Amino acid sequence: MGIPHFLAIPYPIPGHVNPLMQLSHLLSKHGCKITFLNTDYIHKRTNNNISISDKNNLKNEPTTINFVTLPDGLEPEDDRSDHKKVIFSIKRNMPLMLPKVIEEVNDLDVENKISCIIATFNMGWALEVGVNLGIKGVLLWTASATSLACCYRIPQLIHNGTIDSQGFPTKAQEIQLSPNMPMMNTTNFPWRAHDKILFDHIVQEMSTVELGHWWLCNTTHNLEHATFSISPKILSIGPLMSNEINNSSFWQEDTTCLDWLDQHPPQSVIYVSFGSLAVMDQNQFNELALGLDLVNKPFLWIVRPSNDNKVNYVYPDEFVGTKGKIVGWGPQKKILNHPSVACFVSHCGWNSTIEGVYCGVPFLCWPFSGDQFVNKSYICDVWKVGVELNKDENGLTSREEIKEKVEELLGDQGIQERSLKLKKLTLDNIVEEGHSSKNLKNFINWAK
Ligand SMILES: O=c1ccn([C@@H]2O[C@H](COP(=O)(O)OP(=O)(O)O[C@H]3O[C@H](CO)[C@@H](O)[C@H](O)[C@H]3O)[C@@H](O)[C@H]2O)c(=O)[nH]1
Repeated sequence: MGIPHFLAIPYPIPGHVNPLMQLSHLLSKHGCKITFLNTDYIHKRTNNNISISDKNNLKNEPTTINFVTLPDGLEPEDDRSDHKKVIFSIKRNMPLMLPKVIEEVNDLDVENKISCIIATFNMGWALEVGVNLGIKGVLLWTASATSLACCYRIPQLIHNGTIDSQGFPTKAQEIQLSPNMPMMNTTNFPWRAHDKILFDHIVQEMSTVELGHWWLCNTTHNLEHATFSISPKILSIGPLMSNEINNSSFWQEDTTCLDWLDQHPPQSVIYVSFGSLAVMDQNQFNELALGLDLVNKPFLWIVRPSNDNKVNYVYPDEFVGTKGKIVGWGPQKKILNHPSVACFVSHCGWNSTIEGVYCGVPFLCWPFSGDQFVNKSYICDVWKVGVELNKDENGLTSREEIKEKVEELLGDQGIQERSLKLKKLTLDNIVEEGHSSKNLKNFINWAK
């Protein structure tokens, strides 16, 4: 048996590239060889964002991660926040080019040819290419196992009339996907954007990813224990929280916020971040800014630049902001792990969810789209480590709501205690004999 050589292929957004990069680092530490395939566009973008000190460090570090790239088929000026465009362009172009890349990589190291493909969702075509070349494959699912279970169950949900063929719930109701799983509302299914073309894509992609022998999930047994019975393919390997240099950041990280956090007492700072995709309108932005002013606590707020790096938002005239620090992009895991952070105002993307849980930080949930509503239900109703921010009759989360909920959250001793307990249970998965550690070892042995 040789060393497993993995070809890692993420869909080109941070929510997929980051966890696959972390898994790659972990596999590399276990002696595996990794070839990481980014689109040209993303490779250029993430490479520009490695800080000078990290670049120097990278040179000294022996790494078994080798990078290769392929074009996504779009023009440089095309809008890559249009996911339909990106998904279909990739599906049209990359499958034809992948065999050549594999051949070239294998020619460079004939002793250790690519033995397994790890693709994230939307990149299931890579598993098909692998099957044709006799290379085995797995899916890395980057959202919760419960979201995966929802997608896996689409055919049954259509069959039993819970949703129609376009993914719309036939009525709002509480259902259980399988016995022992928490009740979930049919309006919270992760494909809630209700786009027929994207829904059909999900259905097709779910049948393609059946080619993956395992569906690796960045989750843990304690967080979603009842979900694993949905399919024997689901394997928890999380939380993926490697401390390696972040060589996959889409924006330059502003690390001055860590020094700023150092100057604040323990559990005093409200951390506000909505991941890499969520966009709010200017009215909502104003309410958030003024809400943070109203709260009697310092805040660290990530106001992400748009993809073309032009600032989108205008701060309202009344905004004071002197209690806070605003940065464009920060080292989120280090921020969440900082003792000064008291709570996390989050859009509940899965990576943010698992990072917050790992750090034992209570949540103020502000879901925007997709799987974030399912995640919010787990945070507030299942694990009970957060509260939800509600919207008023105009569809806005008001400044008063923000102030009230921050105070409610920080005054809730039960939530603080449960967050720390959940942290411990979650970390137990990655100790030597922990559930996720064992799963990872078994997976590597399978890949040999
Ligand atoms: O200043 C920041 C802000 C965020 N992050 C990182 O960016 C990632 C954000 O990921 P996530 O919280 O999952 O949010 P999205 O970027 O919105 O992720 C998309 O992909 C996820 C995984 O599939 C889904 O759960 C989300 O709903 C979807 O929007 C996390 O690792 C954060 O640590 C930083 O490094 N610095």
